[in-house]
This record gives sequence, C-alpha cells and structure tokens, in this order.
Amino acid sequence: MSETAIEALGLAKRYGRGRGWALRDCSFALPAGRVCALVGPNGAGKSTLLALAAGLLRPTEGVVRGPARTDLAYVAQDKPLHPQLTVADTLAMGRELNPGRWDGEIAARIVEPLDPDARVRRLSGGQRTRVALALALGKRPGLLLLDEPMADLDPLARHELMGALMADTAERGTTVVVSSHILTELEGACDHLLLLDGGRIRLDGAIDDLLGAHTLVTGPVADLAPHTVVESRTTGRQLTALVRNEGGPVEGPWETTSPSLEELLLAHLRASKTADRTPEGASA
Ligand SMILES: Nc1ncnc2c1ncn2[C@@H]1O[C@H](COP(=O)(O)OP(=O)(O)OP(=O)(O)O)[C@@H](O)[C@H]1O
Repeated sequence: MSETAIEALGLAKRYGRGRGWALRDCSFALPAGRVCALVGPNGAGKSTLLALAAGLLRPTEGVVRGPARTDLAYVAQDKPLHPQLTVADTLAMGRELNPGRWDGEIAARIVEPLDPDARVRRLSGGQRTRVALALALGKRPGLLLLDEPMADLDPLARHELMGALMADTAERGTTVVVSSHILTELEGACDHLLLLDGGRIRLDGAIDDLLGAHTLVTGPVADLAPHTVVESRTTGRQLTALVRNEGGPVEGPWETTSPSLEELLLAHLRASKTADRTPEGASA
C-alpha cells in the first residue's frame, strides 16, 4: 500500500449561512508522489478545495488531512507577494522562513529571466508567477498545491516552467495537486485525476485506470445496452458515446477506441450537467 499524501473525508464548505455549498461531501485519498490534475468548470470548487487542503480555510463539515504546514506549499490564484520587496529580497525571505530546507538553486533557476533588483509591484502577472513558484519550490515541500499556476504565462514560459516543475517534483517524489483549465497542459504531466463539478467529486483515480475503464464508441445509432453509457450524442445517424467497460467489450457495428483525457472529461461533465437537470438523475 502506498502512503497517502492528502486525504479528505466528507469535506464540505459553505462560505456563510444561507449561501450554497461550494464543496460537498468530498472524500478522496491521494497517494504520495502522484501528480494530480484538479479539473472542473468555473465555480466547481477547485480553489476552495485547495485552500482547505492548504489549511487556509476551515471546513464547514468533514476533515482534510495533509502534511504539516512546513511541508506544504500553496500557490494561490492571486499569488500574494510583498509588492515592495525585490525579487532577490523575496527569495531571501523564503530562505529565512524555511531554515534548513530552503533550496536556493531551484528558486534561482525559476526566476532566472528576472532582474533580481526588480520590485515585485513592477512585475507583470506572469513574472509574479515565476516568483511565487520559486518560493513554493524553494521550500522543498512534500505536498505542492497549485491553483491555476500557469494561467498568466506566455506559451513558451508555460512550457518551460511546467517542464522544470515536473522534472523537479518527479526527482524528489513531491506530491502535486494542480488545478488548470488547460487540459493539454495536464495530459502529459499528471498521473491522477480529480474532477469536480458543482462542488462534488465526479471522477477520482489514476488517469490510466480511468481511461482504461472507458471506451469511446462511434457508429450507427442503436441501443448500447447492456453497457453503462456515461454520455451519448447523435449527429444525424452517427452515434458517439462514452461507455464504462463493466459489461465486457462493446460488440456491434461500432468503432471502439480508448478516449483521450479530454474526451473522458468532457463526457463526464456533460453527463453531470444533464443529471443536474434531470429530477431522477442520469447515469454518470
Ligand atoms: N470567498 C468566497 N465567498 C463566497 N463564496 C465564494 C468564495 N469563494 C468562492 N465562493 C463560491 O464557491 C464556489 C466555488 O468557487 P471556487 O473558487 O472554489 O471554484 P473554482 O472551481 O476554483 O472556479 P474557477 O475555475 O472559476 O477558478 C463558487 O460558487 C463561488 O462563487
């Protein structure tokens, strides 16, 4: 059995009485060393889950257990930094706040394109992202929580930083939970998936297992029973459906392939949207 890096049990969050649930009944256990993609539509609860995991929010219900604060780094969407400090001062502060574990080398590598004497308030959004990531990685955390870390980076910087981040965390066996809307960014980098929608977990598991548990079916419109259909669409006489592999191989006049991560996610998201609109709930 592999060690668990972070675990949630019945975790729920409501930002005040009378407000809706931002997160509801979330239970999961993430094995140590995994790189977990946290995905879901706007307002799904991703930032809430990450802030709860970082210990910055208190759950309304349930618990989340992770490493101690000293062994955890969190890069929030708004990347709070001290605007008056320079890049070099910010890293010096990181060293002071993390005695005995600060890795100046990785931090310096991340901010390498920046002027060390530039003040944070004069940096662009993407440049601030570099500083925030340098602080987080310099801390050498066992668990790294990243909330849409690459959103304001140009494609080249995104590619370079994602590569550096993944190489470094793989080398050290760091557990990473990273939220993003850019599925292509996650596809090669992550090995675990948490899909949130409407504050609830819709999919949770190793990406290979999840992909292997589904088949994408295309062909003439016909009944796919006894297979469990996650979601199906018809265009004219053509059927495209994502089915679970529970009922054995799909046999019939259809072409069957393994879904891509994007196809898997989109089908589950469309299915949960339909289920929310259907009183009895649709299959998901
Ligand atoms: N500080 C807050 N006060 C009140 N409601 C909040 C607060 N933060 C988030 N919410 C609500 O909680 C729900 C989940 O929001 P959250 O930011 O966690 O979603 P998200 O999945 O990170 O969205 P996005 O992809 O847009 O960043 C939303 O309905 C949002 O309006």
